[in-house]
This record gives sequence, C-alpha cells and structure tokens, in this order.
Amino acid sequence: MVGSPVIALYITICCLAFVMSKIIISFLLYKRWARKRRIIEDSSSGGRMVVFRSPAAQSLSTKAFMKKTMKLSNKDIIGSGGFGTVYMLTLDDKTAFAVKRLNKGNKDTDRGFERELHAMGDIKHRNIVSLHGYYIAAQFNLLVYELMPNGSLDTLLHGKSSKQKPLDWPTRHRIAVGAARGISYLHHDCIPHIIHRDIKSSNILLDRNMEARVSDFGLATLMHADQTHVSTIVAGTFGYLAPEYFDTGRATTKGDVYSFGVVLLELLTGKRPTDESFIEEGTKLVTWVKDVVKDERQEQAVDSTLSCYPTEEVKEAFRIAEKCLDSDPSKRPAMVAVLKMLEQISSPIN
Ligand SMILES: Nc1ncnc2c1ncn2[C@@H]1O[C@H](COP(=O)(O)OP(=O)(O)OP(=O)(O)O)[C@@H](O)[C@H]1O
Repeated sequence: MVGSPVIALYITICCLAFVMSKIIISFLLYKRWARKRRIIEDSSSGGRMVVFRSPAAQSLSTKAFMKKTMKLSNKDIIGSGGFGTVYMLTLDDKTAFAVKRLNKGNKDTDRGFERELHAMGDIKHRNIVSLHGYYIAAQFNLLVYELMPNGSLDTLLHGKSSKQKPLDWPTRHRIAVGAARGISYLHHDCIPHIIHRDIKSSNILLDRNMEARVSDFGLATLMHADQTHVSTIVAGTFGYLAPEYFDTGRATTKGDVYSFGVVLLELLTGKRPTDESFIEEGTKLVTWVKDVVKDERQEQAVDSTLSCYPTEEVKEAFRIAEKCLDSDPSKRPAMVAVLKMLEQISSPIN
C-alpha cells in the first residue's frame, strides 16, 4: 500500500491549489471592484467626488481639479439646457472637461441618482459621450463629461455664427451614421437595454474628428419633471416626441427611432422641427416632408446651404427618415436596421 500516502499527498496538494486559486481570484476581483471608482471627500464644501476609472479621468482626482471646479464662472459657460448649465473646465493645455451643473433635486433621490450615474459611467463607446465622474454637494450636483470640441449638431446646423461653414453631404451622412450607431448600441448592446428618451440635435455632439457622440442619455429620467424646462414634458422634447407618447406617456426604443428620424430630417433640410415657417403654414416638419417624399419633390426640401450633393443618396436618406417617422411604432425599423440602411447609402470615410 505504498500508493496511499502518495495519493493522499496529491489530493492535499490539489485541494490547496484549488483553495489558493479561489482566494487569488477573489482578491483580484475585489481589487478590480475597488479600482473601478475612486471617492474623494471634500471637507471644505461637504461634497463628494466620484471618479470612474479611465485614463482620461486620472486628473480628476487631483486637488487642482476640485479647486478649478469651485471657481467656474459665467465666462466658462459653453451651453445651457433644461437640466442645468454646462461649463468648460481646462486643467492644462491638453486636458479639458465639460462640467454640467445640475440644480439640486430632492436629497432622498440621491441614492437612485448615483446608481443611475454608475450605470452611465460604465458605458464606453466611440459614439457616446463618456461620463468621467460626478460631484455631489448640498446645493448642487456636477456631472463631468468628456469635452466635445465641435459642440452640438444643433449649433452646427442652426447656429448664427458667420464663421461657421455649412456642413457638406459626406459630413452630414457621417454624423447620421455615428449617431445611429451610438443609439443602436444603447438599444441593442447594453444590458439592460437603454432607451435614450431625449434624442435631438442638441444631444448629438461632435468630437475633434467630427465623429458624432450621443449625450445626455438617462438624464431625462434622472431628473424630475418639475426640474425640466418648458420644452420638456416628463422626458423628451417637443418636435422630437413620437405621437404615441402623448397618449401612452411610455418611452420606448421605437420612440427613440422616431426622434432620430426627426434629427435625420434636420440634417437633410437644415430646418428645426419647430421652425416658425411651419407654424405659420399650420403644418410641421414631419408632415411637410412626408408630402414632399410622396410627390418625389425631395430637391425642394433639401437644405439650401447644401450646394452639391448626390441626389440618389439624399433621396434614400429621406426614405429612411420616413420609415423612422411612421405613425405606427411597430412599423418603424429597429435602430440596428436604421444604422445598416444608412451605412448602405454610401461608405462614409471613417
Ligand atoms: N460634453 C460636452 N462637450 C461640449 N459641449 C457640451 C457638452 N455637453 C453639453 N454641451 C453644450 O452645452 C449645451 C447644453 O447642453 P445640455 O445637455 O445641458 O442641454 P440641451 O441638450 O441643449 O437641452 P436639454 O437639457 O433640454 O437636453 C449643448 O447644446 C452643447 O452645446
């Protein structure tokens, strides 16, 4: 029976190795979890900064960041919306962030608010604006986003600056594809799936390469109705809301598809969905374009600043927008199908 002590030794070694591997795996998982976020207590203001781990967010944990944040003033404002004011915060020549100051909600909602923010911080995609961290204080909350140097699609299309060059067709097409890819990622690849609820041209931002990035997802539900401005009812913005939303009040992925269809029309016509000329004529962008497409008169609807464009590609983009704007949500294509159709119009330069 020489074998038994040897077998016993083998079994002991195997058991020890098994237990050791479990301990090591647990330790590594704990380290990963602890590393995922960093919390900095700011005793001077009683606030708390939470930074999600990413190379770009390293500088957020510095005292310099906190100091500069507290000094933000009107001259740093780059935009404002229904949820608050957006500031540009420059740390050095290479590092800048967009800081959104949210008017403070109910203290009891902070827990749910933070949980949602963590879900938003986990999302990393080339067509979604990253949330790097947030700051919670007694009077206000701050959200720290990646800075988008080329601003919003809304400003690019409707801005009044004389220095602004009109967008050419390849750029418009590329923006449409990028935005569709970002929304498609939220709808189909995130678990749980995410409904944006407030797709509009001011929530499509442009990075330094003019790549479209979807921003503000989740905020429409995070904030309370009474904190949003007049153009927002519960979630969403007039002119972009799907018709069924007024009956059901329910946000759906097909509602996002409708809002994206409106953005696509904006890219094609250069007109806001709430353009005054439509109100005067008792119509609206969506109804007007539907008639134009039915009569094959798309050329009349194309943005007058778009001097040279491939007619067939533009016509196809109108047809895709029309599908997104079907009054029956079940007939609208899913966002992944919209993306595919847009990609097939022509191959955008990537
Ligand atoms: N990450 C960012 N980088 C650069 N500019 C930004 C960024 N986030 C927002 N902005 C600018 O600030 C403006 C206001 O943004 P904000 O999200 O607060 O409001 P909105 O989208 O216009 O309206 P609402 O609050 O109703 O959604 C944007 O239109 C954009 O010009």
